[in-house]
Amino acid sequence: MPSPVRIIGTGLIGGSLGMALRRAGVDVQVEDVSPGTAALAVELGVGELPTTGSRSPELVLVAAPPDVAASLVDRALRRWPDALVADVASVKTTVLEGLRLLAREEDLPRYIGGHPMAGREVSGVIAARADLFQGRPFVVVPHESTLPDAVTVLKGLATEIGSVPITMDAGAHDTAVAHVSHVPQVLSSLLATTLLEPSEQALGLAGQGLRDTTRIADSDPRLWVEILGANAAAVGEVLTAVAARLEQVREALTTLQGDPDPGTGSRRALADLIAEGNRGVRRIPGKHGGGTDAFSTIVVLVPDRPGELARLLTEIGQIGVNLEDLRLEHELGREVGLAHVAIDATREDLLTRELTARGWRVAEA
Ligand SMILES: NC(=O)c1ccc[n+]([C@@H]2O[C@H](COP(=O)([O-])OP(=O)(O)OC[C@H]3O[C@@H](n4cnc5c(N)ncnc54)[C@H](O)[C@@H]3O)[C@@H](O)[C@H]2O)c1
Ligand SMILES: O=C(O)C(=O)C[C@]1(C(=O)O)C=C[C@@H](O)C=C1
Repeated sequence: MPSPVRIIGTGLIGGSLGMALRRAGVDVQVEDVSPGTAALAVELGVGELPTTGSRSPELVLVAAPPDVAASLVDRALRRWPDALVADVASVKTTVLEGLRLLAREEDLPRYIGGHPMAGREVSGVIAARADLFQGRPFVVVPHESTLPDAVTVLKGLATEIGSVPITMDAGAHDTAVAHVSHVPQVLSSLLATTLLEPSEQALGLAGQGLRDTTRIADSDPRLWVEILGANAAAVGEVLTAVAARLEQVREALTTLQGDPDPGTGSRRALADLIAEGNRGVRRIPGKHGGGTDAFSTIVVLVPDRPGELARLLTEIGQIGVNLEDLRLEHELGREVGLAHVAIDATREDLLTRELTARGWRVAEA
């Protein structure tokens, strides 16, 4: 691993990268346009503030908003003529295009794009976590003159922080993230805007479905204006198809209101939508490389008492089953929480049997 690594922009992603790299034994230097943010990053264990005597970085990671990424990369290439420089912005073509205008041609081979496909709906270093990238894809985006060494280094870094490197060019990356990240953000936000109207009593009925589909509606508007603006064509294309489909659904519903008779095709249109959605959702890999079918989720009822969740996890370990993912559903006033436990599908029967024998109440997800 290269060391030291200089992180420019110590927010959620820069902070998480620093924490993960430090855990891997890398010497991390931090820098942010906001001195207060950089100081907080140091206190949170992201890295150290560089001093005049600090060694030059071998690798620079630019983790600032997309609109300033190209100029910060260009500056880093000029400041440290021997360093490799990568950015982690959520869009790759505009950063590369910006850099082609700004950077000296001889510096460009030391630049490589990157994009960890991990994040949170909250911003800032205070939300940073060392394990953010665990098990997530990390897109490595070389351009035509990127040094092979830069590809090797960024892939190595991705692996070191627990993620799975995937190499793509900038265009393919931007088309892919329009589908898997940018349109989902728009649709989640759109959905959440419909919640401004209903009464508090109505919202009190909200179940897990609404929570699942609106989590990312809490994202930072400033960041997303930049991301969507920088990938406008690809996002717009997917949204055109969504709008046409939405119109079909609306028409089917209008027809159904006054017409219970078969033959209009309206019920079929709705059924097709849900069935196609079923097919779509099954295509999302559960964990990198594996289909969702590789994992099963069981739901365990956990009494709302101190220590019960810890006991459940300990007993799953004692049974010898590896936990792949855990989500806790708990609301104030409920006497039990629901632990959604994802495990290797082949271990589901064993775990259900053993937990039930130990007195846990288990349901299928
Ligand atoms: N949030 C996500 O889920 C996510 C995931 C993957 C990649 N990204 C990308 O990572 C980058 C950072 O996003 P974030 O979520 O960490 O945002 P953030 O707002 O949490 O952090 C951005 C940091 O950059 C700093 N900054 C802004 N301008 C700067 C400049 N000119 N010089 C130095 N520092 C500067 C800010 O002060 C802030 O600390 C973005 O390019 C984003 O597209 C975000
Ligand atoms: O989990 C989340 O909060 C995210 O939305 C993270 C997410 C994503 O869409 O997967 C968002 C934007 C980033 O560029 C990468 C990751």
